Amino acid sequence: MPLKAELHCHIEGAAAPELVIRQAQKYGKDTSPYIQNGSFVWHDFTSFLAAYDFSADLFRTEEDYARLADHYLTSLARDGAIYSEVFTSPDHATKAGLSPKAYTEALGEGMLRAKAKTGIEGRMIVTGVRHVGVESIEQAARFAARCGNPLVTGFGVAGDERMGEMEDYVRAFEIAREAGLGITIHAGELTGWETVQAALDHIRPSRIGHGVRAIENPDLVRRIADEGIVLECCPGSNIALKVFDSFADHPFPALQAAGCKVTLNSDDPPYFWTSLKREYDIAAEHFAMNEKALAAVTRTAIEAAFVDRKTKAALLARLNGAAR
Ligand SMILES: Nc1ncnc2[nH]cnc12
Ligand SMILES: [Zn+2]
Repeated sequence: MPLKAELHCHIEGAAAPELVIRQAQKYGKDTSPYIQNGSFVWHDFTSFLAAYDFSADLFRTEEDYARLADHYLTSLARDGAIYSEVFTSPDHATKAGLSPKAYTEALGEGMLRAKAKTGIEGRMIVTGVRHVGVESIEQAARFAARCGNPLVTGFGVAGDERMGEMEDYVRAFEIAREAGLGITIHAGELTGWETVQAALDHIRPSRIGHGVRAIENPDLVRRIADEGIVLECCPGSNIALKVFDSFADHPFPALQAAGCKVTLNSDDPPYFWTSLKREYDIAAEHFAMNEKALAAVTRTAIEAAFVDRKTKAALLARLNGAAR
């Protein structure tokens, strides 16, 4: 089994339906509009977000979040992952009644529990949500910059790309950059190559969440390759959300062939009927990647990780040891 690393997974979106049902029982909520036959139900990005927000609202206490992070990272480690970055969302926590600080510390506690059991190293990327608004995104950046949790190493923006403009988020990202946080932003998933270009022009991230629709503009693909921008690709998510019709139409191989740095990620695994392991399996089956090529993807992810140099070196040593 190839060693794996994940850079792009929304922690609220990693809650399995069984876990969400358990939380719903705890808080007396009916899951039937959003979970049927043990599977999340949605039919487009808007209804996906509705199911996502409903489920996120069922994680309300520190122990709920600690268990969620522990559960997810432990399952990742069992699938061969040695490193995990998760997107966290202070907006969702606040809505569920928990302060951003308590929420972040609880997730960190869950990550440390998973590490103690499995050795998996975890970090958090605090995210603002586009459809909540610019002010909340700046608030998330200010929180990320001053929270002082050593596991918070990045800042990002997710949510509905069809709302807002990249220019709107410049201030938030400047706050995060000044605090020394790694920078990533969702672009080129629901909207075309133009948002990827705008992200590079205005936000100057080292990584782009998705970014796959850059394929629509060869000059932009060349720029991504030349500037060494890392793409957090999530093929299973893209097919589930019908960004592309099939894996045969997915641009992962073309982007890689053009010299772009690509990684494999699960995004919101149970919503898209995937897992990090399945993403590696998809790459093997549909993108003709052998074990060596998959190990190279893991290496790209670790090299692009928002983690201190010493930890990065230890992770790379583990990967090199496994390759021998
Ligand atoms: N795939 C996705 N795109 C944008 N925002 C998200 N938030 C959770 N999942 C997301
Ligand atoms: Zn995402």
